Amino acid sequence: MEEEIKTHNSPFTVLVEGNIGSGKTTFLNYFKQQQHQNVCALLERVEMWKNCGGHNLLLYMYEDRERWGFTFQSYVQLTMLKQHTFKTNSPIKLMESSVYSSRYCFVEKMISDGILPSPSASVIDEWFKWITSNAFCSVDLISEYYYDICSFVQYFIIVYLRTSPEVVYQRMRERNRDEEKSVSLQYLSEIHEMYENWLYHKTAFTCQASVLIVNADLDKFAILEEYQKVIPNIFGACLNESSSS
Ligand SMILES: Nc1ncnc2c1ncn2[C@@H]1O[C@H](COP(=O)(O)OP(=O)(O)OP(=O)(O)O)[C@@H](O)[C@H]1O
Ligand SMILES: Nc1nc(=O)c2ncn([C@H]3C[C@H](O)[C@@H](CO)O3)c2[nH]1
Repeated sequence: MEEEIKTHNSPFTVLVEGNIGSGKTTFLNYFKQQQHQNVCALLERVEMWKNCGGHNLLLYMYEDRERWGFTFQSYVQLTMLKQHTFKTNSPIKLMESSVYSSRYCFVEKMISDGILPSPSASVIDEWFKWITSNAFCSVDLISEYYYDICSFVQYFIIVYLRTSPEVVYQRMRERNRDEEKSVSLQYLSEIHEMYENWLYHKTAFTCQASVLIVNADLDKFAILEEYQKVIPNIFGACLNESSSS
């Protein structure tokens, strides 16, 4: 199986999505601990959002979403694009969040809350559309570290860590991230609805990827069984994809 997987010419991407505190980082670390040598796990670049040229954009955004929303979302989109195009020899790339959840959940929420002015939303959206649909391959973009844009548009599946707002609120409070002190249960509930409409009810935005749903309300021990259930889907999909290419 490993040999077959290794013939994969570009990584099969698995996007791990879920509300704040749903357990995305924990899920990726589980795979790291499992030493899945075929998996390149890329965590959300929160440390970059907390220090962009010395500015804690995550804090700024939570303190004043109207003033810093566009700035923060622009930078999130750049850091996500870097993750999407990060070059790896591993046949499977496991990514925490994506340009999709950023656009479809957080940016969409800012737009519906009327705190992201239309011109700013249009700029974010134009970048998003260019990134996710453009087959543009410029040699300038190809480097030893990043794929060109066209290799970004590839097969992927989404693992949706589905949680209840009350559960993630409790976890977020216990984790006690300084920047999130102002995050309310109401906000988490509203972000939850954005994920639900995108990945569960599928009433918002077309979701081409297949979505694997994990009951991420389960505690740290019970959830391991849920993680085990997902492994064949990830490796299985990767095997099918490589044999068909
Ligand atoms: N299944 C679980 N049961 C109980 N606690 C959990 C579980 N999964 C994660 N946690 C805890 O909840 C908190 C959030 O987990 P984690 O950081 O993995 O979530 P996340 O989705 O990456 O969060 P964020 O999107 O805010 O970065 C952490 O303190 C973690 O230890
Ligand atoms: N506004 C906004 N837009 C995003 O694209 C986005 N992605 C993540 N986050 C917030 C959630 C956690 O607090 C913290 C870590 O996930 O960052 C975001 N906030």
